[in-house]
Amino acid sequence: MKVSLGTRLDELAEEQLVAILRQAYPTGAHPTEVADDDAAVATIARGSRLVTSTDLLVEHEDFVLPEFTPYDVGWKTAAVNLSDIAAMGARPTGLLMTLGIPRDRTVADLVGWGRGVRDAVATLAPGVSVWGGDLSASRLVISAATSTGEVEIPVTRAGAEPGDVVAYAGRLGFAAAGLRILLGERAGDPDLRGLERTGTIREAIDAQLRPRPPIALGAAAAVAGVHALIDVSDGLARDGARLARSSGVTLDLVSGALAGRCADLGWARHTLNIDPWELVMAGGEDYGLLAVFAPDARPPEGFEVLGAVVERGEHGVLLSGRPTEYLGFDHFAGR
Ligand SMILES: Nc1ncnc2c1ncn2[C@@H]1O[C@H](COP(=O)(O)OP(=O)(O)OP(=O)(O)O)[C@@H](O)[C@H]1O
Ligand SMILES: Cc1ncc(C[n+]2csc(CCOP(=O)(O)O)c2C)c(N)n1
Ligand SMILES: [Mg+2]
Repeated sequence: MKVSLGTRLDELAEEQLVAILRQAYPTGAHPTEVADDDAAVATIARGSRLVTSTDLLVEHEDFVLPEFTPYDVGWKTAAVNLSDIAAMGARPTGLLMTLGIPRDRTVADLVGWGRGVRDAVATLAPGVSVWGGDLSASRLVISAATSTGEVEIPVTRAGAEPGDVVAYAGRLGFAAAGLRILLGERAGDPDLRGLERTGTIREAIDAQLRPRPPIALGAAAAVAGVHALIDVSDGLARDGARLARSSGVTLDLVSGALAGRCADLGWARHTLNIDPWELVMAGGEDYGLLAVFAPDARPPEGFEVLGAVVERGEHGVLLSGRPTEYLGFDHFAGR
């Protein structure tokens, strides 16, 4: 049978679908030694330790169709899984990619998803290979990955000490603003043309569809002697509190250090009827790296100092010495 981009997935055998996907994927510097078998096999550099993580994206819970194209879903699945490896101070090596997709979707959808994975890897973590994965027909689209990496000394969430410096690399609040635009949560019928012209809205939507976690900065922070790391998927307040709890400290963020980021999202107040501070402090899915360095360390370029570590108090995160009401995202609470 002649296969075209319009061929329905239920017209092909699973092996053919995997073969089509393989052509779309990246082939990086860390290939598996055994491909097309029951499991992948890879060698670990002497003195290194294996780091693995997994993250699942489910239609309606983590993305909406058709606002997300198959390409976007593939990109985001690869990006968020690479992000967790970087958050251990590690270098990513491999991805196992899993897709559940309705059987009436086409080869174009499958190829789009694979190319999204390829381009995310090429942009964020060149050298990473796809080691394998799984496919299933599914009524909802589900997209997941398992990521692997290597590190000599893993960086946990638990190493922050009072007197340390809190720094962050990446955007804050953009992906959450983009999600609200994609979900159509606009206040009244605001005139978006001005914002569209400046590219601001596009930037927020792109941040939601195709996040760009600073993958290389994880290992760079490790080299610079970082004390603790976490990637911010559920919002600065929530993930900051997680790091703080693991380390037994409190993070005191300086509101002046965040004010510029809020100003960048000032448009959200009238366009989305949301406080920019809520987006910056609690908006998830920007996948930046929150890092804690010794006071005399030199954070790698790309990190911006946001505050300081203080003795553990009642709250994990303070804003200029004061408790905040910002919560962040929880899957089962829905927000
Ligand atoms: N989405 C995918 N992306 C990349 N490789 C895939 C994907 N789906 C399957 N593969 C690879 O194709 C090969 C065969 O997959 P398959 O799921 O048939 O394995 P299997 O061991 O027979 O699975 P199971 O034990 O679940 O029946 C494996 O090497 C697997 O890693
Ligand atoms: C339809 C839809 N509803 C809600 C959201 C928001 N959302 C989903 S997962 C997540 C945090 C990171 O996930 P995890 O905690 O699994 O790493 C956030 C903020 C979305 N993107 N799409
Ligand atoms: Mg994480």
